[in-house]
Amino acid sequence: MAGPLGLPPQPSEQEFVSCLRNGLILCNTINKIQPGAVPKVVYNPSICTSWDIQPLPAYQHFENLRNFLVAVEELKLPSFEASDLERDTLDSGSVAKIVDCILALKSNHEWRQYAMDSLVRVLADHMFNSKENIDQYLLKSWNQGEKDPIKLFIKIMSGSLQEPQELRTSLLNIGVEFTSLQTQLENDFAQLGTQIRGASAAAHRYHQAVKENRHLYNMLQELRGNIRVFCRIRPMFHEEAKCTIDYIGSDGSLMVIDPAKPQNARKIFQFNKVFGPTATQDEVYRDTQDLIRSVMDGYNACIFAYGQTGSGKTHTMCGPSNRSNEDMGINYMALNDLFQISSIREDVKYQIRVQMVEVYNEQVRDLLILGSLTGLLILKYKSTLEIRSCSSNGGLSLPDASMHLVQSTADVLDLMKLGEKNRAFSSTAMNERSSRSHSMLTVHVHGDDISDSATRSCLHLVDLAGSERVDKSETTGDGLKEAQHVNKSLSCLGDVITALAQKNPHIPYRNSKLTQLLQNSLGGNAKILMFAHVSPEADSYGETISTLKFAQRASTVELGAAHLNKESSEVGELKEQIDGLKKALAIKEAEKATPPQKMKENVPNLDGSKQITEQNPPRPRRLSIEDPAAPKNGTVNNPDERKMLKPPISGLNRRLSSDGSMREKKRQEFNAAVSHIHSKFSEGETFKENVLCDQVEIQDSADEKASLDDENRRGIVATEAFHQCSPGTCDPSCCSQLPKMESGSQVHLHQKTSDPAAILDESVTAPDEISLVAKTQTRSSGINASRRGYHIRKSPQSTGKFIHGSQRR
Ligand SMILES: Nc1ncnc2c1ncn2[C@@H]1O[C@H](COP(=O)(O)OP(=O)(O)OP(=O)(O)O)[C@@H](O)[C@H]1O
Repeated sequence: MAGPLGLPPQPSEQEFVSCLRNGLILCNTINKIQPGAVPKVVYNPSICTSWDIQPLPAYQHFENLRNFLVAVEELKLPSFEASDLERDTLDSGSVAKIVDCILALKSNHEWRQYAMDSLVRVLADHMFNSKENIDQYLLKSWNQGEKDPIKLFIKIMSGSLQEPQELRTSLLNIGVEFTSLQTQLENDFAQLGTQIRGASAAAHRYHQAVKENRHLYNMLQELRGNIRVFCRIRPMFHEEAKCTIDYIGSDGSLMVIDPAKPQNARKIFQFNKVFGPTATQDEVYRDTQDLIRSVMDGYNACIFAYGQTGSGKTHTMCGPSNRSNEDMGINYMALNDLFQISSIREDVKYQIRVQMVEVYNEQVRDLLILGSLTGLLILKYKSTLEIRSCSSNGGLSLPDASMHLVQSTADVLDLMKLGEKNRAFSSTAMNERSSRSHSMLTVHVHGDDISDSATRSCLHLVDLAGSERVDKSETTGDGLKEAQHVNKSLSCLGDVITALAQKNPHIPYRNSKLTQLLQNSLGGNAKILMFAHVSPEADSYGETISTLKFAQRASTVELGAAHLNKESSEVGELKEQIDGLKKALAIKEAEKATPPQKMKENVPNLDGSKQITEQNPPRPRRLSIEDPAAPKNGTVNNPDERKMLKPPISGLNRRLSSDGSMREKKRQEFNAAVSHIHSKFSEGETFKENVLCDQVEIQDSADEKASLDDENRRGIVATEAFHQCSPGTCDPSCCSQLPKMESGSQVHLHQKTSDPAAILDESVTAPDEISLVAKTQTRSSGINASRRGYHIRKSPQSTGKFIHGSQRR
């Protein structure tokens, strides 16, 4: 390592030590092992040709030796003392130290050599394996047996020295490419931004257009009228039977004839549409469909089927009992459509839930109670549901009826099957499978829109029970009771329709469960579609006319614009809060008002329904002309009240009774009609069931109107209603001028006025309602009855209508 030392081949220890004494060999050696270990080696080149001949001056010895020993210390190798080299006579211990140090230097050198070799080998292997930075030349030399790692490493390193330049060039290229890519990307982003802005503006415009479209669509519906009436005629059961349908016009007109009396004039009715016996379920539904879309837009709708027993109501609403997919009724098809619309409208998330109830014998029952009715379920099924005011209960009139979330038409089918299974049916002479209850399938639709507003609407699908003449249906016992309840509730429905048609301030919704349930819809909050069903057979002529008249009257009802039940989610939450606060307040007030021991009995009715009943006790039916608020002396001071009691007089009527001589004749006719009524009352209950299609039309006479107007001007005329009372409770002087009633009669027509010369002045067009308004003259001198005129047109069926409806009539 240090080159030739000028020592003999077998030097003595003394010779060896003296050769090391000036420190030059030691310093050079350690510098070979660790380059720079002794930064400055002192030597004299001129004299230093041979280690032993020309010794260095002492200070040089000392400095080299000291530097060497410091370097040995740093390398953590065994060391010795400088004095060990100075001694002339070396003892074995000091020589051993020097030798140990030299051997340690040797081993260190060898170890470093070995480590370097290994490192180079590993590097070379790695580079070779990865085939990177090894040019063909290197590979070739390797393959040709140049296995000296150092040489190879040096070659590699020298090769790599050229690489940074190449790398720098490629880096520059990459930088340029990157910049251009960045620019490209920025351009692309800018373009994308423009496109997104354009798309969002288009989406906004689209939503506006959809909104506008829905608005216009619903406006169109309003223009068509929020109550629409369709008539459907069932096919004849027997081809050879005589038919009452004479002509069906495509414009919705229908002409019927009485085959028993072909000489009689044909009757013409006008509806929005008439479906003949060949119309399919699909055709019928197609004209119903637009109503369903309105429900999805947030409007309430009500579709109900009306008609005599066996005329096809259940067929239209549910389909036949052994139905296939094509025969499905409106209920199924409507729900199917609701699902389809909800899947198309991606901007609104809809939730559809259904309830199904029936009104059976004036009790509301849940039809969707699951299969096996056991334990509590039986109790619940049997217990009747309470109808609540809709303002509380989140708009639910039957909060206790089970509510079912439906997500597919299959769910709907299952529920409908269950409902039909639970519904009351039985066989009558008129229909093998006759519904003995009104069924109501209510679909609640809740839509959450992307603009954070929500719609809540409901669709009532009502299959009414059929009106029936118990003599024809041959029902007795329970069946008779069912029929009576059905007839009564239909009569109440008729009253409501009449009151609505006449725009009466009081609509008698509370007279039956059916009308209570339909109150929200009929009260102008919904779009209504009525299907009037007709059996075409000749022996149903009476019922057909009655149904058609009812339907025609319904079509004259002017409902206000249906409300759009849409609100922002905030408004919804606030409403809920208000409901909660109202309930809390009601409880607090009830607690304050009620002594603690009575609290239990008077638990406040949170929905307010009871309070309403108490505040507004059901008013007597209009047959007995009611006005409990009217002053006893028979005068009505409020002109509005007078207007209310006295319906407008038609021009036709005016023309009819211009002749004063007719008045007396009319009075006689009226007396005859009332006597007829009395005799019919005495025949008892059965009669009431047999007079469904009877009618009385008592028409106003224009000349009487003229005379009344005249008297009104003079301020002496007042209007008073008839009222009804039990025999024995009325003042005989009040009714002395009326025809005497037979003993045992349940109902007593009684005029409240003290003036005996009451004149009837009211036209009644309702088949099941009669309003008799008495025009009373209160002149103290009395009145000549002949001055009053009334016109009664009485048909053979007329009298029954007079009493059709409630028992109180
Ligand atoms: N348009 C029609 N096409 C074919 N069959 C019909 C049609 N309408 C009714 N029917 C059939 O007439 C019969 C009586 O119909 P449905 O039971 O629907 O009458 P309904 O008015 O509901 O009677 P109810 O009031 O007694 O329940 C059923 O067998 C029914 O399938």
